[in-house]
Amino acid sequence: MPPGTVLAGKWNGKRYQLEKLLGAGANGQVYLAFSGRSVYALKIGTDAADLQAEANVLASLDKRERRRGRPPFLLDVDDAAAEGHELSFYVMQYVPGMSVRSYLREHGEDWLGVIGYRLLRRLAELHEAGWVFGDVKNDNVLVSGYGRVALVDYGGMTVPGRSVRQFTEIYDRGYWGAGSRTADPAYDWFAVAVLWIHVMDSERLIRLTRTLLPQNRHPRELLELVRTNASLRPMAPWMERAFFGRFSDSEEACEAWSSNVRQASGARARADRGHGVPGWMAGLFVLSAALCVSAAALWFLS
Ligand SMILES: Nc1ncnc2c1ncn2[C@@H]1O[C@H](COP(=O)(O)OP(=O)(O)OP(=O)(O)O)[C@@H](O)[C@H]1O
Repeated sequence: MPPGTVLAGKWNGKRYQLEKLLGAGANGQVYLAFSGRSVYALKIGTDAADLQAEANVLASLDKRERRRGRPPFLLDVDDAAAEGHELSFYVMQYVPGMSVRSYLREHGEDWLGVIGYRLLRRLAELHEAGWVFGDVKNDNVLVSGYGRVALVDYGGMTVPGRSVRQFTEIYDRGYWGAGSRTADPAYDWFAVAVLWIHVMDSERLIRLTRTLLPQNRHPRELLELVRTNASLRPMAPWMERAFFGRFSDSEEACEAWSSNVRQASGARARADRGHGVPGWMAGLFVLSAALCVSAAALWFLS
């Protein structure tokens, strides 16, 4: 749709001017759109029934989250005529930000701890609300400001016990022979662990998917990538539990993440001190590390 196109909602009567394409995928296109002076994200579906199902999931999630005082994410659902045919769309809050990988490139790998924790917290909220997100991947985790995390694309949301329908192969537990495609919180933990490999070491991950015979796909191959990457290795204990679904629930996955991050930063501080760094500098480092840990703790709690 060219920028400037106006969609006039047939049933609810609201008009939206499309500003630019934010992203396109298998299920449709998402545009930045204006209605009056307000800015929104507007999704035009490839298939009206799939789009309706996605909107229904969002509506039911909004209903649950209203109790926590969250503003609704889904704002309008309608049809419009454009370019000579009818199309279906829904309108949601615009989530500013960039993908996790872009954020870490711009702001530094040290953000992994905070972003990882916040992502797990958001997933824990969804799990508690009775959903599995299903399609955790780099493009669907948007980060803004000081590591604020938001999920987009709720088309993969699945009720536990049902089969996840919308997923991305390299993030999929079934693809790696690590379990079924039946939705459970562990399905999301697994995808989070793959996300970090994809973000920090995408070349080796993609090469692995190209060279590994399907019968040899196994989570231990992913773990090997983690253990042989200097930035990921410190998080190997958490990753291993995520690959094998070894958390009792999502709360435990969050707690284990923050304790692994604390251990990793402690080990890094000790290693840096042991490398002939002058005492005063090491002291400063310890002080700044302590400040970072307290800042991170504040973020965790916010
Ligand atoms: N509410 C939003 N605010 C800002 N950007 C968004 C929003 N929703 C989606 N996007 C952007 O649009 C992209 C595509 O949207 P979405 O993932 O919903 O489409 P899709 O057809 O389901 O894609 P896929 O096939 O990758 O799952 C997202 O990756 C994200 O970058």
